[in-house]
Amino acid sequence: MGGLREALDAHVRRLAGTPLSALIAADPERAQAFALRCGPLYVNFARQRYDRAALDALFAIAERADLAGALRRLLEGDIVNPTEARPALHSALRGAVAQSAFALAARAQAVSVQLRMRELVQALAASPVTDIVSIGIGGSDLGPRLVVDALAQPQARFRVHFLSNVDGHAAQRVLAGLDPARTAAVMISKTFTTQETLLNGGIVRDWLGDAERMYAVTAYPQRAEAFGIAPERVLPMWDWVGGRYSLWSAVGFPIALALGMERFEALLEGAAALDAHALQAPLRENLPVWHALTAVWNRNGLQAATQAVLPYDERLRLLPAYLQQLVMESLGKSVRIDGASVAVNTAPVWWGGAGTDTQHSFFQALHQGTQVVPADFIGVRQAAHGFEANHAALLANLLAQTEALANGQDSEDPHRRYPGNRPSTLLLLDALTPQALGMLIAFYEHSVYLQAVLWQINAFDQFGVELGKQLASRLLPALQGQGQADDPVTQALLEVLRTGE
Ligand SMILES: O=P(O)(O)OC[C@H]1O[C@H](O)[C@H](O)[C@@H](O)[C@@H]1O
Repeated sequence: MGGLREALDAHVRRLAGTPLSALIAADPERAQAFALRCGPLYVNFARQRYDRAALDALFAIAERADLAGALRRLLEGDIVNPTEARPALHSALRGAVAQSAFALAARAQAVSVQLRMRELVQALAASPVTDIVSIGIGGSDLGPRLVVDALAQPQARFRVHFLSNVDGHAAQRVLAGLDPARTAAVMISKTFTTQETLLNGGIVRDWLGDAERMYAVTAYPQRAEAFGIAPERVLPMWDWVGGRYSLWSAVGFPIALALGMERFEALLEGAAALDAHALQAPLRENLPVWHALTAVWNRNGLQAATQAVLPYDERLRLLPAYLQQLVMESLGKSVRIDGASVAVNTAPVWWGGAGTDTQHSFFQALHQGTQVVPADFIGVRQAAHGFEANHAALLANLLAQTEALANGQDSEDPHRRYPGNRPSTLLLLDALTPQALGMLIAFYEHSVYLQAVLWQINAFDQFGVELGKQLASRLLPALQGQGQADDPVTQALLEVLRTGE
């Protein structure tokens, strides 16, 4: 997308002297005109630092980049991951929004695996098992962990625990207090070669006594069977689904166990509804398109180095960690699909935390720091706890923070002055249901993909995670006293680790 910076700079310069509060005052209809809704998901962009003329430029960029065609190609199963020559058909896991032969074939495979998931959930429900340990990392952990933490209910048939870190303290903490006789484990690994998952799987298999109550989700069933997991307890994955886009597949087995198959399917329905919206909505009414253009405006127009995501709902406290992988592993690239270096900045650092806790930790920097940090605030209109005063306070803080960041406040005392002019988007869910959460996650998946299209990078590979793993496997023998590290600093640190001196 050549000339992205140039296309934005004229508007950034034109608006440089007009604070957000003035933009808002100058356009009374803005709060309505810059808002979109898709079912239970409402998004308001009125506190972003652009005006209608800048938006016209952004949507012209969307037209030139053929974002509508890009979404069609994604959903139809075209090769949108060219460096690995693969489609990215996570949409086929949750519905048949596209009718291409490949998408329909993928959909059929997904449906047949969901039937097997249902059978396994029913079989486990009829067993003495009460606890499930889900063993996986990255895309094989963050999605299920987020959804289970958000939606699991205390009276559920199973308690699901997540084990990801190779640090033995994680396994120790997860297994403490569990009864091997009433526990089953699910090893989730697309490659079934991930060091952390294999090591943790070995700990859990030894702790269980055997692999009789172990299940696996992988694109390489034969590797799971070699680990000792019986074929009838292995659920398949496919290469046409990227790890960080895979919670809708059998990677969601822990979700189905924690929430029940019906609520897992409702999660899929919500995502499928957003897929249909993304495919059919005109660009100007298209939620992920508008969000992606706003991200590009903030990153390449305002040159913001980071982006905060601030869920004002305790049940979404893991959303920032989930989005960190989705965004930074998809968009953390500096080489375009054609092999040339990118001409503009790509992924900002995505970070965040749950409100209102965050107001008592990093909001000082958001209000008075030197960096402008665009923020996605996420609220849920209807609570599920019955503490009305708390919910009113939560929503009041949500609205107050977005207003204070936008408008600031002057003061004679420079230390008490709020510069304001800090942009944010407000996302509201009617209620935190499986459908709404599925829709929200799919919304971010499509926005990330569209940002990649605008930056001409590949959202679906992740070669950058390999070098560290290769070095670690080379250092293992040296840590165990055999051989030396090639790097002199590493060698010195090895000595300290080995001798404690
Ligand atoms: O599912 P696995 O093959 O075990 O991979 C687990 C994770 O490791 C990789 O290094 C990447 O960081 C992730 O994209 C992936 O989800």
